[in-house]
Amino acid sequence: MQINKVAFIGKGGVGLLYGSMIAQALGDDAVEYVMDDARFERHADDALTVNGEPCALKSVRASEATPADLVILTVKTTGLDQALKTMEHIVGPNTLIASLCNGITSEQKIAERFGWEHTVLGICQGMDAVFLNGELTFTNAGEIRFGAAAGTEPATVTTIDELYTRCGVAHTVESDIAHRMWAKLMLNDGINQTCMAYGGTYGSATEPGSEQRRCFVSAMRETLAVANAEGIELTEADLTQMVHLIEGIDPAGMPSMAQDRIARRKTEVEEFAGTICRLAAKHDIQVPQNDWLYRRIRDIEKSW
Ligand SMILES: NC(=O)C1=CN([C@@H]2O[C@H](COP(=O)(O)OP(=O)(O)OC[C@H]3O[C@@H](n4cnc5c(N)ncnc54)[C@H](OP(=O)(O)O)[C@@H]3O)[C@@H](O)[C@H]2O)C=CC1
Ligand SMILES: CC(C)(CO)C(=O)C(=O)O
Repeated sequence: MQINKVAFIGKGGVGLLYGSMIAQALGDDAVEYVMDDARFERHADDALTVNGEPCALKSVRASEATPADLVILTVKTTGLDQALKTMEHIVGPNTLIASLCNGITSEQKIAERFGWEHTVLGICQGMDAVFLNGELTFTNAGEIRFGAAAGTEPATVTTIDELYTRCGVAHTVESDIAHRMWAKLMLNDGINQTCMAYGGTYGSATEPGSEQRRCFVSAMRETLAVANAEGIELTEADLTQMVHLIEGIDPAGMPSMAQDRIARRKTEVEEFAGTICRLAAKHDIQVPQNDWLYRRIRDIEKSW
C-alpha cells in the first residue's frame, strides 16, 4: 500500500508545518484538515499563512469527510476526545494512524477506539515553529520519531516510513520509541511548563543560576524518577542532552505552552504535570516541582 491521501486533525502549528511539507511533495489535493462541523464554521474565514505565504490547503467538515490512507493527529491533547469522534468519519479498515501529540497518552486512547494494528507511537521535535494569530513561522521543521507498539503491524511502520521519505519529512523509525517519548515528555514537563508558568522564553529558562532554570531542571529530574519507576531507563545523560538542546536554540523562542499563555488557550498541563503527579502518587515518589507547576498553570488559566 502507498499513502496518497493524508488527513490531519488539527490545523495549528504542527499540522500546518507537516501538512504543507506533504502537500509540497504530493500536491495540495493529497492533504486535508478534517474538523467537527462547528469548528469548521468557526474557522471558515481564517486566512492562514505559512512563512508568510497564504495557505491554500483545504478544510473538510467531518460530516462530509471520507476515509484517508493516513490520519495524523495534531491537536493539543485538550482536544483529543473530540478529535477521536471526528476520526470515526475518516478511519476506514485500511487507514493508518499517527499521533504527533506531546505526552505519552494519546496513542493509547486512539488504540482503545481503533486498535493497535494500524497505529504507531510517535512524537515530533526540534522545530522552531511559532503559530500565533493564524500565522505559522518556522525556519527548522524538526523531525518525527516514531515506532511500533507491541500490537502494531510491521507494514504500518514501513508504509508511513515510505511516505515521510517520499515527502522529505525528516524522521527516524525508533526501535525503543517508549524511551524517546518519555525523553520528550521529560523535556516538555520542564521547558513547556516553566515557560508557561513564568511567561518565559528558552533564554530565560536556561539562564544560569536563575529560578526558572531551577524549575526547568527540577521538573525534568522528577519526570526522570517517575519514568524509572515505570521501567523506562531515562538517565541523567538524557536529561543533560535535553537541557543542552534548549540552550542551543533561539533564546527569544518559546515552546507551544508559552504560546498558549499568550493566546489564552487551555494548556496541556494535564498531559504533562497531570501525568507525572498521577504516576508519582502510584509509585510514592515526591514531585513538589510538578505539584507547584500544576497549580500555578491552572491558576493562570482560571484568571483568563
Ligand atoms: N508547536 C510546537 O512547536 C510543537 C507542538 N507539539 C505538540 O503537537 C500537538 C499540536 O500542537 P500545536 O500544533 O502547537 O497546537 P495548536 O494549538 O497550534 O493547534 C491545534 C489545532 O488543533 C485544533 N483542534 C483542537 N481540537 C480539535 C478537534 N477536536 N478537531 C479538529 N481540530 C482541533 C485547534 O483548533 P481550535 O483553535 O479551533 O481549537 C488548532 O487549530 C500538541 O500536543 C503539542 O504539544 C509537539 C512539538 C512541537
Ligand atoms: C520541544 C518543544 C519545546 C519544541 O519543539 C515542544 O515540544 C513544544 O513546543 O511543545
